[in-house]
Amino acid sequence: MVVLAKAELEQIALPAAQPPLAHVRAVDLSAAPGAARAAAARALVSACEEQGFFRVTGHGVPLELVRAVEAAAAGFFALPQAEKEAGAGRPVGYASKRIGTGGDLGWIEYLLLSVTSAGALPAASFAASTLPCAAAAADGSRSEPSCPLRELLEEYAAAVRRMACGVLELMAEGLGLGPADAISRLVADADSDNMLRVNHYPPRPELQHGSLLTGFGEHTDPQIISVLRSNGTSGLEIAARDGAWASVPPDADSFFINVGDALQVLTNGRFRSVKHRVVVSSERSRVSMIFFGGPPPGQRLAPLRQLMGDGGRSRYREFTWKEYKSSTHRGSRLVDDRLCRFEN
Ligand SMILES: O=C(O)CCC(=O)C(=O)O
Ligand SMILES: [Fe+2]
Repeated sequence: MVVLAKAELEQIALPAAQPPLAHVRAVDLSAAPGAARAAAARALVSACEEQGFFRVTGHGVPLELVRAVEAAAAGFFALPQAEKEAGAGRPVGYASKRIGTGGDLGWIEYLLLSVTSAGALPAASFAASTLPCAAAAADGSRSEPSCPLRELLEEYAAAVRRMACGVLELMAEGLGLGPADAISRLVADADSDNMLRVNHYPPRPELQHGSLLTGFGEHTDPQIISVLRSNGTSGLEIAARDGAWASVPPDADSFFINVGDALQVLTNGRFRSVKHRVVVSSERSRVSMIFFGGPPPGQRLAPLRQLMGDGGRSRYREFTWKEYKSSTHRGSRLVDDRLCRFEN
Protein backbone atom coordinates (compact mmCIF):
# COMPACT_ATOMS: atom_id res chain seq x y z
CA MET A 1 0.00 0.00 0.00
CA VAL A 2 1.18 3.49 -0.76
CA VAL A 3 0.56 5.89 2.11
CA LEU A 4 1.28 9.57 1.72
CA ALA A 5 0.78 12.43 4.12
CA LYS A 6 -1.63 15.16 2.99
CA ALA A 7 1.24 17.55 2.14
CA GLU A 8 2.89 14.82 0.08
CA LEU A 9 -0.35 14.10 -1.75
CA GLU A 10 -0.65 17.78 -2.57
CA GLN A 11 2.89 17.72 -3.92
CA ILE A 12 2.03 15.04 -6.48
CA ALA A 13 -1.46 16.27 -7.38
CA LEU A 14 -1.87 17.32 -11.01
CA PRO A 15 -4.54 19.45 -12.58
CA ALA A 16 -7.04 17.28 -14.42
CA ALA A 17 -6.20 17.39 -18.10
CA GLN A 18 -7.10 15.03 -20.86
CA PRO A 19 -4.19 14.87 -23.31
CA PRO A 20 -4.94 13.53 -26.78
CA LEU A 21 -4.22 9.90 -27.57
CA ALA A 22 -0.73 9.24 -28.95
CA HIS A 23 -0.40 7.62 -32.33
CA VAL A 24 2.13 4.89 -31.58
CA ARG A 25 3.77 3.19 -34.55
CA ALA A 26 3.78 -0.61 -34.67
CA VAL A 27 6.85 -2.57 -35.76
CA ASP A 28 6.45 -6.25 -36.62
CA LEU A 29 9.45 -8.16 -35.32
CA SER A 30 8.36 -11.30 -37.14
CA ALA A 31 8.40 -9.67 -40.61
CA ALA A 32 9.80 -12.10 -43.17
CA PRO A 33 13.38 -11.47 -44.38
CA GLY A 34 13.40 -9.35 -47.51
CA ALA A 35 11.08 -6.48 -48.32
CA ALA A 36 8.83 -6.91 -45.26
CA ARG A 37 11.74 -6.89 -42.81
CA ALA A 38 13.35 -3.92 -44.55
CA ALA A 39 10.05 -2.03 -44.22
CA ALA A 40 9.86 -2.94 -40.50
CA ALA A 41 13.44 -1.71 -40.01
CA ARG A 42 12.59 1.59 -41.74
CA ALA A 43 9.44 2.02 -39.62
CA LEU A 44 11.51 1.39 -36.48
CA VAL A 45 14.11 4.00 -37.43
CA SER A 46 11.47 6.65 -38.24
CA ALA A 47 9.68 5.98 -34.95
CA CYS A 48 12.95 6.36 -33.01
CA GLU A 49 13.72 9.61 -34.82
CA GLU A 50 10.28 11.13 -34.44
CA GLN A 51 9.01 9.89 -31.09
CA GLY A 52 11.69 7.71 -29.50
CA PHE A 53 8.82 5.34 -28.84
CA PHE A 54 7.01 2.53 -30.65
CA ARG A 55 5.30 -0.77 -30.02
CA VAL A 56 6.35 -4.18 -31.22
CA THR A 57 4.13 -6.95 -32.48
CA GLY A 58 5.27 -10.43 -33.52
CA HIS A 59 7.58 -10.34 -30.49
CA GLY A 60 7.48 -14.04 -29.59
CA VAL A 61 7.07 -13.51 -25.82
CA PRO A 62 4.26 -15.87 -24.76
CA LEU A 63 1.31 -13.87 -23.44
CA GLU A 64 0.48 -16.65 -20.95
CA LEU A 65 3.89 -16.02 -19.36
CA VAL A 66 3.23 -12.28 -19.25
CA ARG A 67 -0.15 -12.78 -17.60
CA ALA A 68 1.28 -15.25 -15.08
CA VAL A 69 4.02 -12.76 -14.07
CA GLU A 70 1.48 -9.94 -13.76
CA ALA A 71 -0.73 -12.11 -11.55
CA ALA A 72 2.20 -13.16 -9.34
CA ALA A 73 3.34 -9.53 -9.09
CA ALA A 74 -0.17 -8.44 -8.09
CA GLY A 75 -0.02 -11.16 -5.39
CA PHE A 76 3.26 -9.74 -4.10
CA PHE A 77 1.91 -6.18 -3.93
CA ALA A 78 -1.17 -7.42 -2.05
CA LEU A 79 1.03 -8.71 0.82
CA PRO A 80 1.17 -6.87 4.14
CA GLN A 81 3.56 -3.89 3.97
CA ALA A 82 6.11 -5.35 6.40
CA GLU A 83 6.44 -8.50 4.31
CA LYS A 84 7.00 -6.51 1.15
CA GLU A 85 9.62 -4.35 2.81
CA ALA A 86 11.47 -7.39 4.12
CA GLY A 87 11.04 -9.14 0.80
CA ALA A 88 13.74 -7.76 -1.39
CA GLY A 89 17.40 -7.02 -0.93
CA ARG A 90 19.42 -3.83 -1.04
CA PRO A 91 20.41 -1.55 -2.68
CA VAL A 92 17.71 -2.46 -5.13
CA GLY A 93 14.53 -4.16 -4.06
CA TYR A 94 11.12 -3.01 -2.90
CA ALA A 95 10.31 0.66 -2.49
CA SER A 96 7.18 2.63 -1.94
CA LYS A 97 6.42 6.18 -3.14
CA ARG A 98 10.08 7.33 -3.27
CA ILE A 99 11.72 7.20 -6.68
CA GLY A 100 15.45 7.76 -7.05
CA THR A 101 17.59 9.75 -4.65
CA GLY A 102 16.41 13.29 -5.36
CA GLY A 103 13.21 13.26 -3.32
CA ASP A 104 10.74 12.44 -6.10
CA LEU A 105 7.45 11.05 -4.84
CA GLY A 106 4.81 9.15 -6.73
CA TRP A 107 1.64 7.17 -6.17
CA ILE A 108 3.60 3.98 -6.72
CA GLU A 109 5.29 0.99 -5.15
CA TYR A 110 7.80 -1.10 -7.04
CA LEU A 111 10.37 -3.85 -7.19
CA LEU A 112 13.65 -2.89 -8.89
CA LEU A 113 15.91 -5.83 -9.65
CA SER A 114 19.14 -6.34 -11.50
CA VAL A 115 19.13 -9.00 -14.18
CA THR A 116 22.09 -11.00 -15.45
CA SER A 117 22.67 -11.29 -19.19
CA ALA A 118 20.91 -14.66 -19.09
CA GLY A 119 17.87 -13.18 -17.38
CA ALA A 120 18.58 -14.46 -13.86
CA LEU A 121 18.00 -12.28 -10.80
CA PRO A 122 21.12 -12.26 -8.60
CA ALA A 123 20.40 -13.64 -5.13
CA ALA A 124 21.43 -10.41 -3.42
CA SER A 125 18.63 -8.48 -5.10
CA PHE A 126 15.87 -10.80 -4.11
CA ALA A 127 15.41 -12.44 -0.72
CA ALA A 128 13.48 -15.48 -1.87
CA SER A 129 12.66 -16.65 1.61
CA THR A 130 10.52 -13.62 2.35
CA LEU A 131 8.71 -13.42 -0.96
CA PRO A 132 5.40 -15.18 -1.53
CA CYS A 133 7.08 -18.51 -2.08
CA ALA A 134 5.50 -21.91 -2.15
CA ALA A 135 6.35 -24.04 0.86
CA ALA A 136 9.35 -26.35 0.51
CA ALA A 137 8.54 -29.70 -0.99
CA ALA A 138 6.95 -31.98 1.61
CA ASP A 139 9.63 -34.63 1.30
CA GLY A 140 12.25 -32.06 2.15
CA SER A 141 14.14 -32.79 -1.06
CA ARG A 142 14.59 -29.10 -1.80
CA SER A 143 16.63 -27.00 0.54
CA GLU A 144 15.29 -23.75 -0.97
CA PRO A 145 11.56 -23.12 -1.20
CA SER A 146 10.47 -22.55 -4.77
CA CYS A 147 9.41 -18.98 -5.40
CA PRO A 148 6.91 -18.62 -8.21
CA LEU A 149 7.32 -14.84 -8.52
CA ARG A 150 11.09 -15.04 -8.70
CA GLU A 151 11.02 -17.92 -11.19
CA LEU A 152 8.45 -16.19 -13.36
CA LEU A 153 10.38 -12.93 -13.31
CA GLU A 154 13.53 -14.77 -14.38
CA GLU A 155 11.74 -16.46 -17.24
CA TYR A 156 10.17 -13.17 -18.23
CA ALA A 157 13.46 -11.23 -18.03
CA ALA A 158 15.21 -13.83 -20.21
CA ALA A 159 12.44 -13.71 -22.83
CA VAL A 160 12.25 -9.92 -22.89
CA ARG A 161 16.03 -9.52 -23.04
CA ARG A 162 16.10 -11.80 -26.09
CA MET A 163 13.35 -9.74 -27.66
CA ALA A 164 15.17 -6.47 -26.85
CA CYS A 165 18.24 -7.85 -28.64
CA GLY A 166 16.02 -8.69 -31.63
CA VAL A 167 14.75 -5.09 -31.66
CA LEU A 168 18.32 -3.77 -31.52
CA GLU A 169 19.35 -6.04 -34.41
CA LEU A 170 16.48 -4.76 -36.53
CA MET A 171 17.53 -1.25 -35.54
CA ALA A 172 21.14 -1.88 -36.66
CA GLU A 173 19.76 -3.10 -39.98
CA GLY A 174 17.58 -0.02 -40.38
CA LEU A 175 20.56 2.22 -39.62
CA GLY A 176 22.77 0.32 -42.07
CA LEU A 177 25.19 -0.67 -39.30
CA GLY A 178 27.46 -3.69 -39.45
CA PRO A 179 27.87 -6.09 -37.77
CA ALA A 180 24.26 -7.02 -37.00
CA ASP A 181 24.98 -7.02 -33.25
CA ALA A 182 26.61 -3.56 -33.30
CA ILE A 183 24.10 -2.31 -30.68
CA SER A 184 22.55 -5.50 -29.29
CA ARG A 185 25.88 -6.78 -28.00
CA LEU A 186 25.85 -3.97 -25.44
CA VAL A 187 22.75 -5.52 -23.84
CA ALA A 188 23.72 -9.16 -24.45
CA ASP A 189 27.19 -8.97 -22.85
CA ALA A 190 27.79 -11.06 -19.72
CA ASP A 191 28.39 -7.81 -17.80
CA SER A 192 25.52 -5.80 -19.26
CA ASP A 193 23.75 -3.67 -16.68
CA ASN A 194 20.20 -4.86 -17.24
CA MET A 195 17.41 -4.12 -14.78
CA LEU A 196 13.80 -5.07 -14.33
CA ARG A 197 11.28 -2.83 -12.61
CA VAL A 198 7.81 -3.99 -11.65
CA ASN A 199 5.60 -1.01 -10.84
CA HIS A 200 2.29 -1.05 -9.03
CA TYR A 201 0.09 2.04 -9.07
CA PRO A 202 -2.80 1.44 -6.66
CA PRO A 203 -6.17 2.97 -7.49
CA ARG A 204 -5.98 6.64 -6.61
CA PRO A 205 -7.40 7.91 -3.35
CA GLU A 206 -10.36 10.25 -3.36
CA LEU A 207 -9.04 13.70 -4.05
CA GLN A 208 -10.69 16.97 -4.79
CA HIS A 209 -12.98 16.57 -7.73
CA GLY A 210 -11.12 16.15 -10.98
CA SER A 211 -7.54 16.05 -9.80
CA LEU A 212 -5.00 13.45 -10.80
CA LEU A 213 -1.83 12.17 -9.19
CA THR A 214 1.69 11.73 -10.44
CA GLY A 215 2.44 8.01 -10.48
CA PHE A 216 5.91 8.33 -11.97
CA GLY A 217 7.17 11.83 -12.69
CA GLU A 218 8.42 13.05 -16.04
CA HIS A 219 11.82 11.61 -17.04
CA THR A 220 13.83 9.87 -19.74
CA ASP A 221 15.24 6.39 -19.17
CA PRO A 222 19.03 6.42 -18.93
CA GLN A 223 19.74 3.05 -20.59
CA ILE A 224 19.89 2.06 -24.27
CA ILE A 225 16.41 0.65 -24.56
CA SER A 226 13.41 0.01 -22.29
CA VAL A 227 10.78 -2.64 -22.99
CA LEU A 228 7.54 -1.82 -21.25
CA ARG A 229 4.48 -3.88 -20.69
CA SER A 230 1.42 -2.90 -18.69
CA ASN A 231 -1.69 -4.74 -17.61
CA GLY A 232 -3.92 -2.92 -20.05
CA THR A 233 -4.50 0.08 -17.78
CA SER A 234 -3.93 3.59 -19.14
CA GLY A 235 -1.72 6.17 -17.47
CA LEU A 236 1.48 6.26 -19.50
CA GLU A 237 2.07 9.55 -21.32
CA ILE A 238 4.82 10.54 -23.74
CA ALA A 239 5.97 14.02 -24.70
CA ALA A 240 6.39 15.12 -28.30
CA ARG A 241 9.39 17.24 -29.35
CA ASP A 242 7.36 20.40 -28.70
CA GLY A 243 6.68 19.21 -25.13
CA ALA A 244 2.99 18.37 -25.66
CA TRP A 245 1.85 15.30 -23.74
CA ALA A 246 -0.09 12.47 -25.34
CA SER A 247 -1.63 9.49 -23.64
CA VAL A 248 -0.50 6.02 -24.75
CA PRO A 249 -3.51 3.79 -25.40
CA PRO A 250 -3.22 0.56 -23.38
CA ASP A 251 -2.36 -2.45 -25.49
CA ALA A 252 -2.86 -5.97 -24.22
CA ASP A 253 -0.72 -7.72 -26.83
CA SER A 254 2.22 -5.50 -27.76
CA PHE A 255 5.28 -4.32 -25.88
CA PHE A 256 6.25 -0.66 -25.88
CA ILE A 257 9.84 0.32 -26.59
CA ASN A 258 11.50 3.52 -25.34
CA VAL A 259 14.71 4.96 -26.72
CA GLY A 260 16.93 5.71 -23.71
CA ASP A 261 19.64 8.35 -23.16
CA ALA A 262 22.50 5.96 -24.05
CA LEU A 263 20.93 5.25 -27.45
CA GLN A 264 20.46 8.96 -28.09
CA VAL A 265 24.23 9.29 -27.56
CA LEU A 266 25.13 6.27 -29.73
CA THR A 267 23.09 7.76 -32.58
CA ASN A 268 24.56 11.25 -32.04
CA GLY A 269 21.12 12.62 -31.23
CA ARG A 270 19.41 11.17 -34.30
CA PHE A 271 17.22 9.01 -32.06
CA ARG A 272 15.34 10.71 -29.32
CA SER A 273 15.32 9.58 -25.70
CA VAL A 274 11.61 9.94 -25.05
CA LYS A 275 10.29 11.96 -22.12
CA HIS A 276 7.51 10.05 -20.38
CA ARG A 277 5.51 9.93 -17.15
CA VAL A 278 2.67 8.02 -15.54
CA VAL A 279 -0.46 9.80 -14.41
CA VAL A 280 -2.80 7.97 -12.03
CA SER A 281 -6.36 8.69 -12.86
CA SER A 282 -7.79 5.26 -12.79
CA GLU A 283 -9.99 3.46 -10.36
CA ARG A 284 -8.11 0.34 -11.45
CA SER A 285 -4.62 -0.50 -10.31
CA ARG A 286 -1.89 -0.49 -12.93
CA VAL A 287 0.91 -3.04 -12.97
CA SER A 288 3.73 -2.41 -15.43
CA MET A 289 6.96 -4.25 -16.02
CA ILE A 290 9.91 -2.55 -17.61
CA PHE A 291 13.11 -4.24 -18.76
CA PHE A 292 15.97 -1.73 -19.02
CA GLY A 293 18.79 -2.81 -21.34
CA GLY A 294 21.98 -1.07 -20.22
CA PRO A 295 25.62 -1.58 -21.27
CA PRO A 296 28.41 -3.01 -19.08
CA PRO A 297 29.63 -0.46 -16.48
CA GLY A 298 33.01 0.05 -18.16
CA GLN A 299 31.51 0.45 -21.65
CA ARG A 300 32.61 3.67 -23.35
CA LEU A 301 29.71 5.52 -24.90
CA ALA A 302 30.08 7.93 -27.78
CA PRO A 303 28.33 8.37 -31.12
CA LEU A 304 28.93 5.35 -33.38
CA ARG A 305 31.48 6.25 -36.06
CA GLN A 306 29.30 4.78 -38.82
CA LEU A 307 26.56 7.25 -37.92
CA MET A 308 28.77 10.32 -37.87
CA GLY A 309 29.34 10.69 -41.60
CA ASP A 310 32.47 12.32 -42.98
CA GLY A 311 33.60 15.20 -40.86
CA GLY A 312 30.48 14.96 -38.72
CA ARG A 313 30.64 16.61 -35.33
CA SER A 314 30.11 14.53 -32.21
CA ARG A 315 27.44 16.09 -30.02
CA TYR A 316 28.70 14.17 -26.97
CA ARG A 317 32.04 13.58 -25.36
CA GLU A 318 32.95 9.99 -24.59
CA PHE A 319 32.03 8.69 -21.14
CA THR A 320 31.54 5.33 -19.47
CA TRP A 321 28.18 3.93 -18.49
CA LYS A 322 29.37 3.83 -14.88
CA GLU A 323 30.16 7.54 -15.05
CA TYR A 324 26.71 8.28 -16.47
CA LYS A 325 24.92 6.19 -13.90
CA SER A 326 26.72 7.80 -11.02
CA SER A 327 25.66 11.20 -12.32
CA THR A 328 22.05 10.00 -12.10
CA HIS A 329 22.51 8.73 -8.57
CA ARG A 330 23.80 11.82 -6.88
CA GLY A 331 20.52 13.26 -5.70
CA SER A 332 19.29 14.16 -9.17
CA ARG A 333 15.60 14.76 -9.74
CA LEU A 334 13.69 12.64 -12.24
CA VAL A 335 13.03 15.64 -14.46
CA ASP A 336 16.68 16.74 -14.67
CA ASP A 337 18.42 16.70 -18.04
CA ARG A 338 21.41 14.50 -17.29
CA LEU A 339 22.81 14.32 -20.82
CA CYS A 340 23.62 18.01 -21.04
CA ARG A 341 26.68 17.46 -18.83
CA PHE A 342 28.14 15.24 -21.54
CA GLU A 343 27.43 17.46 -24.53
CA ASN A 344 30.29 18.94 -26.54
O1 LIG B 1 5.08 2.28 -15.14
C1 LIG B 1 5.15 2.71 -16.28
O2 LIG B 1 4.32 2.51 -17.13
C2 LIG B 1 6.37 3.53 -16.68
C3 LIG B 1 7.36 3.65 -15.58
C4 LIG B 1 8.67 4.18 -16.01
O3 LIG B 1 8.75 5.04 -16.84
C5 LIG B 1 9.91 3.63 -15.43
O4 LIG B 1 9.83 2.76 -14.54
O5 LIG B 1 11.01 4.08 -15.87
FE1 LIG C 1 10.76 5.35 -17.50
